[in-house]
Amino acid sequence: MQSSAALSLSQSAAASTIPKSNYTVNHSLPFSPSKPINLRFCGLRREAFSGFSSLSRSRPPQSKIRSHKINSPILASLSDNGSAPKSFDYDLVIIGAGVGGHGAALHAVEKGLKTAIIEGDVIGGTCVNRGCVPSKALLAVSGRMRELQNEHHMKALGLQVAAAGYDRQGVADHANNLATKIRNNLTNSMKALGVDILTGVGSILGPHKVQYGKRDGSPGNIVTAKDIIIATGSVPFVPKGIEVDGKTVITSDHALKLETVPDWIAIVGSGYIGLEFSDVYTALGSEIIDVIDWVYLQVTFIEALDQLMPGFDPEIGKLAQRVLINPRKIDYHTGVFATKITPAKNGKPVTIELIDAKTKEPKDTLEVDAALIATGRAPFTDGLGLDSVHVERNRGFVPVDERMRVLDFKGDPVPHLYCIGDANGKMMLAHAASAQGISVVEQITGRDHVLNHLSIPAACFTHPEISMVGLTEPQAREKADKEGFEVSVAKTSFKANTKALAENEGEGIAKLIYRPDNGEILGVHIFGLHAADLIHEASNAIALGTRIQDIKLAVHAHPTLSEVIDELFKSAKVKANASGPVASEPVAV
Ligand SMILES: Cc1cc2nc3c(=O)[nH]c(=O)nc-3n(C[C@H](O)[C@H](O)[C@H](O)COP(=O)(O)OP(=O)(O)OC[C@H]3O[C@@H](n4cnc5c(N)ncnc54)[C@H](O)[C@@H]3O)c2cc1C
Ligand SMILES: NC(=O)c1ccc[n+]([C@@H]2O[C@H](COP(=O)([O-])OP(=O)(O)OC[C@H]3O[C@@H](n4cnc5c(N)ncnc54)[C@H](O)[C@@H]3O)[C@@H](O)[C@H]2O)c1
Repeated sequence: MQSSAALSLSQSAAASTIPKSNYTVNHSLPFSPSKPINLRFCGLRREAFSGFSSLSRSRPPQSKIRSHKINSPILASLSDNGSAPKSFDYDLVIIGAGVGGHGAALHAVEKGLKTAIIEGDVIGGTCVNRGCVPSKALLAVSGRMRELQNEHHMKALGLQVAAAGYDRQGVADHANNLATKIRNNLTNSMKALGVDILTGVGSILGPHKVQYGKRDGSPGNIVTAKDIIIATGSVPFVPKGIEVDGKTVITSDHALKLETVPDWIAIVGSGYIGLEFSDVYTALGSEIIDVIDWVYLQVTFIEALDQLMPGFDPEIGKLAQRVLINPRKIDYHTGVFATKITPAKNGKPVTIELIDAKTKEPKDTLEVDAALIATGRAPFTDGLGLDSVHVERNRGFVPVDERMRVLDFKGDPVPHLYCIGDANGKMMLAHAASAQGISVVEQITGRDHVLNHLSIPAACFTHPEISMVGLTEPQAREKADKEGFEVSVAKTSFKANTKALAENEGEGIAKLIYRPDNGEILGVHIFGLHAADLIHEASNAIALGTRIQDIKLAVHAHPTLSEVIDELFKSAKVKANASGPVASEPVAV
């Protein structure tokens, strides 16, 4: 079930919004769970896991693993007949040390659990090494470049700046150094708290048993644990027909290294990654102007759905298009699939064949300098040994219930086995992965906990930023029709906010979707300066079940951007007699 804008963005490309027929046969991961990952489409994963040869080819069949004679002393705690051991090496073993695994590990030691984490590559996973962290470093630079290059803006502030420039390698180093720093922080935090970091590729041998070692099938070490969390994350999803060479046809894994800033790049997919990289490329891109004053394009979006940014609230999406797309050197093709993309070779440019998303008729062929494939992410779950616990994956995602308990092929929870983060596909965001991990630890230490995914915020770090929590307006209206309640919408503008105007950044709105009968907050969407920071008042309110009639009495410092949200809650028209608990309980997804 897609429960929020963030969720619909996260799984949309790889799972639900794109007709499956476009992704059959060649790309094995998302829709043919039993087949191995096609490494050609996995960008840096091949390099990242060098040392373990290939991802699934080398995973031995379960029967082979079981027949290994393993001499590890750790085996003393395994019972001879293959059934669950009576005592365990650890209370908790986590497979995958990304942000999800890290969040779970830290919370587990806080709760007094003896904890180990198994990592097959580098600590920090996607977010730290190939995702949130380096991308935000690039966006920090693009934001400053954009501001410094905006003469009108500078003049309005009374500032004079000589031509702004940048050193590409310096920017790339900033991103890489930040990733290294955060990775070290994560590693040190786990070591300091006594989490055992076990190096190797983990797989499940059966209830309570995990093997870790090389991917080449040689016998690994076995550890036992009372509870096991799978937190193996995701890799870039590349539709079939698209050939990634890592130089001219790239995924985010490559783009984050900023080895080049192409003059003209096609970005396939206008979700989070596409949008954030369009911000980077248009701020760092060339300023070529030819003799007839024709400004060259820097970015061409290719989007399968009918509008750009299909995962956002439509009204916010329209405003974002007016500010983030139209005035920049960006054009776009919507309602088309990129079916074949061929890297540049022998002086020929990258070619992109487009077909109409509905009729499947050929539509156009583009020739560009480079193409970034930003069509979603695929779960990284091959070779995990899930068959040993009778689990069938769903397009590669590990099926879980609302408590992140892994479900077997009959739909029943597998005792003591959980899956968090991108690998379960509920909400492909770093903080969601971590929150799910904490939720699991709460449960295994005796406190039942269901995470309300509708309270998890999401943000796109463009300039200005976009943020959201809860339902979009169409989602809220659909729910209201089904459940029979009224929906109201309130809006405030950044144009009326003193702090935003002082910064000369008055472009933006905040939108509240709510129930006028009881004051329940259904969704909040913000487009404007520091939207990513502003969303938390709303997400905390949803998480705690706070109603508008209560939160509107809260006091905000003046002058701050937070007053945009204060105004938003104050402008909502909740019925005078609204009282009592929020009528509809938070929905866990
Ligand atoms: C370009 C980009 C930008 C992003 N920006 C943001 C952002 O700004 N905010 C945000 O919230 N999210 C962002 N995301 C999404 C975020 O990175 C992911 O949601 C998050 O990393 C998921 O965390 P995870 O712990 O589930 O998986 P991962 O971070 O992918 O970690 C999984 C780990 O498991 C390891 N592993 C896999 N299989 C095995 C195995 N069998 N044995 C041992 N180890 C294994 C992997 O090596 C990896 O280290 C971004 C993603 C990308 C690609
Ligand atoms: N700031 C953040 O929080 C942040 C930043 C980057 C990435 N992420 C996470 O990473 C994940 C992946 O991001 P993403 O942008 O790749 O995915 P996405 O799901 O956000 O967007 C993918 C887009 O590609 C389109 N698409 C798919 N196949 C296509 C094709 N063949 N031709 C044309 N268009 C096609 C889809 O319609 C969709 O709009 C997301 O789930 C997101 O949660 C988060």
